[in-house]
Amino acid sequence: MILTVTPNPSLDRTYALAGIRFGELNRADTDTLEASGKGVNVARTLLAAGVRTGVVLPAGGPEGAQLNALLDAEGLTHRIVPTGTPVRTNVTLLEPGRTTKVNAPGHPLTPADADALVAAVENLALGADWVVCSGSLPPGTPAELIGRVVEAGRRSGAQTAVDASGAALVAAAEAGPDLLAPNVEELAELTARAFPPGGRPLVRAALDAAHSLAADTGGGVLVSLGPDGAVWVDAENALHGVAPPVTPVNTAGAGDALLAGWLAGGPDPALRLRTAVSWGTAACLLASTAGDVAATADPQRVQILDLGVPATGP
Ligand SMILES: O=P(O)(O)OC[C@@]1(O)O[C@H](CO)[C@@H](O)[C@@H]1O
Repeated sequence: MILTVTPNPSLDRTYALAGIRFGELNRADTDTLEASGKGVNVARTLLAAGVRTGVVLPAGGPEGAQLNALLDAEGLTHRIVPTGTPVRTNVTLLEPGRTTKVNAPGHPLTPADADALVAAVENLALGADWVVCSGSLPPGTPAELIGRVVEAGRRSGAQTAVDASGAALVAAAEAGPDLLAPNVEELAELTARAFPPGGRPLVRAALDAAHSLAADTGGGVLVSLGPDGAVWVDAENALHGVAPPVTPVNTAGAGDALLAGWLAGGPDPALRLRTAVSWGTAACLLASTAGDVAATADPQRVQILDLGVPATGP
C-alpha cells in the first residue's frame, strides 16, 4: 500500500482553448474539475494501475466538501483532516502544445491542523510500503512539517518519499527520506547550481547535483528533466532514462506520474526508471492532470543509459 500526503491540496480546474489572448476575454472550449494536489495525483495514477493507495490531506470549507465528494466518487481511499479553511483552486490553461498554470497559495494550517495531519499519517502508515509527501506547503506553514511527516512514516515502518520545493525541499533533504523527487529547477535551487538548458550537458549536470544530494540524504534522488527524461541516482546507480519526443497535450501532473511509475516499477532501479519515464511521458498525452497512464505507457520505448556513479572527492 502506498500512502500519499498532500499538505496543500487543490481543486484543479482545467480550461482548454485555442489560444490565450492576454488583456482580453478568453472563452474556454472545455472545462474540467479534478480533486488534486500532487499526492492525490500520484495516488490516482497508482490506483488506476491496480496499486493499493491511501490519501491523507487537510481540507475544509465548501471546497473541502467538494474535494471529498470527488474523491468518494472515484473510489480513492482517503482521510481528510478537517480544517477551518477552504481548499484552494488551481487553474490550468491548455492551448495546443502549451500548458499554463496558475496556482493559488492555499490557506494556512494552524499548529493543531499540522499536528492532526502528522497523527493521521502515523496512524494510516502502519502497514504501508511507502509514505509519499508531495507538493507545496500552505502559506505560513513551517517547513519542518515535511520532516515530521517523514519521521511519522518512518516510525510506522514505511519507506519515505518527498516531492517538494523551496524551503520544504531543504527540510525534506535534511529529513533524509528514501527518495527525493525534485524537478530540475528545484534541484538547481536546492544545490545552488546553474544548469545548461537541455540535452547531454543538462543530464550530466543534473546527475552530478543529484549525486551530491543523494550522498547528503543517504537515499535515492529522482530528477525529472522534462523532455530530457529523468535521472535516478543512489549510492550504487546513476541512470538516465529518456523516451522518444511527444507533442504534449497537458504537462501538468507529468512529474506526479513519473514518481508514481517509479514507485510501481519493481525492485530494480533500471526497471523503475523505465516505468517512471514511460508513465511521465504518457501523462503528457492525457487531457486531464492525472489518470490511467499505465494503460497507454510504453516502457519498451524508454532508453536507459548507465552513466556510472560519479567519483566522490577525498
Ligand atoms: O502548488 P503545488 O502544491 O506545488 O502544486 C500543485 C499542482 O500544480 O501540482 C499538480 C501537478 O503536479 C497539480 O494537480 C496541482 O495544481
